[in-house]
Formats: sequence, structure tokens, C-alpha cells
Amino acid sequence: MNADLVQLHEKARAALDPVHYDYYAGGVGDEVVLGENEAAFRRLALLPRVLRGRSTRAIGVDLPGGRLDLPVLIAPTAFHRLAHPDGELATARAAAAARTVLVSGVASTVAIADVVRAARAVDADAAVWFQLYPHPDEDVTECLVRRAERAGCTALVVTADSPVFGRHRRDAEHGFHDLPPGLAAENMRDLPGSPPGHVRDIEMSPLASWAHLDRLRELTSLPLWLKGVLHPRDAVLAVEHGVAGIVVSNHGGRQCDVAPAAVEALPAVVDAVAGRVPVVLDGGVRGGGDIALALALGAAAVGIGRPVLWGLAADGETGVARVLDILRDEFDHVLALCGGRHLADLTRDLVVTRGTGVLARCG
Ligand SMILES: Cc1cc2nc3c(=O)[nH]c(=O)nc-3n(C[C@H](O)[C@H](O)[C@H](O)COP(=O)(O)O)c2cc1C
Ligand SMILES: O=C(O)C(=O)c1ccccc1
Repeated sequence: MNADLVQLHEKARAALDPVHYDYYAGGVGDEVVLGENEAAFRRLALLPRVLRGRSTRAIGVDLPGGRLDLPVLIAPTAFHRLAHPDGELATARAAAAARTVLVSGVASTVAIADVVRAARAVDADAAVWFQLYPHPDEDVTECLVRRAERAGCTALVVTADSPVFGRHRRDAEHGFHDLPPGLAAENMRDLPGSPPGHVRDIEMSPLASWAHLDRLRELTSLPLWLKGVLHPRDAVLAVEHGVAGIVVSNHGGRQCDVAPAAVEALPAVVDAVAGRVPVVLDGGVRGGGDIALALALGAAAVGIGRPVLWGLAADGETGVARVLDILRDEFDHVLALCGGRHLADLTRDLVVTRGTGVLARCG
């Protein structure tokens, strides 16, 4: 991990209630995938190109739903007010100031309208996307979509890797099941079928299907991203079902513990999609080199989850801004060292498997 991010992580660990730290840090089952997401990047290396005579670099990227000034967006993570009293408001301000996208989760502790307002107060053009799970009650799903639209979100992200909740041993050991008094999943308040003021549970839908995705797509004109794709055939189906983009993700190792590392699943998905829609990768991205590797393997951008939570817990908005700054600066530096000027200069032939010197299996 980038050394400055390690420091922020340590500061966050010291600041957080250990139960909440474990909620953020933990994974499903034996936490195999949690470790693999980071370890898989360390098994890859990048062959720099030389004598390319370049001085300036362009690292922005346009995606359906918004432009990013750096190829890093903030992946949806739950309950930011466990990390800092300003919660998602702080995250939204830092993302807007860095001119990148915040994917704000249904499980946020600030209502989506307030999250977007905070972002737009910093940058009138700020792009905030809304992430949701297909709720078993489709009226609830529809209401959430309308809330996101009314709030001014510019894309929807549907998370497909959670037909059921992952079993998080650390949470079970701590008996962590509920938010502390005063905090709630504010997007779930006042939904159809509940009394005024009531906050509904976020539920997973074991019955969620491609038909649900179709209905969601028909419900809104917002670009629809599908998050949590690992199998190339699902990537093809997603394109056929009209998604605007795909997020290759194993949910940061919090869902299926026999899944591969996210970056190892990336090349086959990129090949299957064949440029028809952009592919974003999240899971284990902890430095500029990881970003360069993911882009070289075909990602249009990466998402970061836990590093944002560490920045937020360590120093609120300033901490999140620092995380984005560290990653921007280190990625730009790696690009320069590799003789790149544009993101498109990061190509798959640069990626080799460490210890073998041969092109990565994907190469
Ligand atoms: C504490 C926590 C909560 C999360 N909550 C959600 C969520 O509500 N919806 C979702 O799609 N992904 C959720 N994720 C997964 C992230 O969007 C992302 O896939 C993952 O964190 C990326 O891995 P990284 O943490 O190694 O960067 C969560 C991750 C963490 C760590
Ligand atoms: O913790 C998670 O990973 C997650 O995705 C989630 C889902 C619903 C509510 C809170 C968090």
C-alpha cells in the first residue's frame, strides 16, 4: 500500500471504535478474498516504455454519468457517519473538490438529496451516482430510483453480487448488527408500506433476476451500471440488457469468499465486453501502481472503498481529499515513469506476472 495511505489507515484505526473498524475492514468467511484483492496486484508488474519524450499527462476520463479528473471514483460503502460526524456530506465535498464521482450508497447515513446538495455546493457540475440493491419489494426499488432522480444523481449503480448478505465473522463476534442511536440509513425512511418516519431495513433479494434489471432500466433514463460482475458471460448478458457500464467487483471480499481477486477477473470481462461499454474495477486498489495495472488490463477507471473510509475516519473531508490527492499524484507519477501521456498508453502488453517475467496470462 502507498505509505501515506498506510499512515492514514493507522490514524483511522486509532480513531474508530474497534467494532466499527472491524465492520469496515472485515470480509466474508475466512477473508481469503479480502487478502487476495490486494495480493493479486502484488503478483503483477508493469513493463515501462522508455524514450517516449513526453512532458504533460492527461488522466481524466469520461464515463456515462460523469467526467472524472482522475481515473478513480469512490465506490459505495455504507454508513459514513460511523467514521465521522459529517459522514457522506464530507465524502461528497471531497469527491466534488477533486472532480471525481461519488457513488453514494442506499446504505448512507445522510439522505441522497443532502449528499448531492453538499457536492453541488462545492462544484455545481459535481456528479453523484446512486447505488442500490434490487429490493424484494419493487415499489421500494422504484421509490429509491425516484429519490435519486429528484436529488439530481447522474447514474444508477445496481449491485448484483448480493442475493443474500455475506456472513461477516468479525461483526458476529462483536455482536454488531445495528447502527448506534441517532444514525440511520436515511434513504430508507418514509418508503411505501411503512408508517411515517419509519426506516425500513435494507433487504437483499434472492430472487433478483435479469428481468428485474430490465424493469429498472425501463424505469429510468439514467445510465445504469451493473456492479459485482465477475463472470465474462454475465458481462455479455449485462451488455445485452442495456447497461451503460460494468463494475468488476467482489464487493471488497465481503460477499463470496471463493471468488477470485477482482483484478484477476478483469481481463476476461474486458475481452467479453469488447469495448461496448466501459468497465470499472474495484477491490484492493491501494496505490498509483494498482491503478496503472488495472487500466493496463482494460479498466476505464477504478473504484476505492476502504481507503476512503480510512481518510474519512482520520480527518473527515480533509482526509478523503488527501486519499484522492495521494492516489492522483502517485498514479500520475507512475504514468510518467512508464512513458505514458494518456490513459490509452497503458496497454495490456505492459503487464507481466511477477517472478516469471512473462506476459500475464491475460496478456
Ligand atoms: C464497509 C463497506 C461497506 C460497503 N457497502 C457497500 C454497499 O452498500 N453497496 C455496494 O454495492 N458495495 C458496498 N461495499 C463494497 C464497495 O463498493 C467496493 O466494492 C469495495 O469496498 C472495494 O474494495 P476496497 O474496499 O478494497 O477498495 C462496501 C464495502 C465496505 C468496505
Ligand atoms: O456491508 C456491506 O458490504 C454492504 O454492502 C451493506 C449492505 C446493506 C447494508 C449495509 C451494508
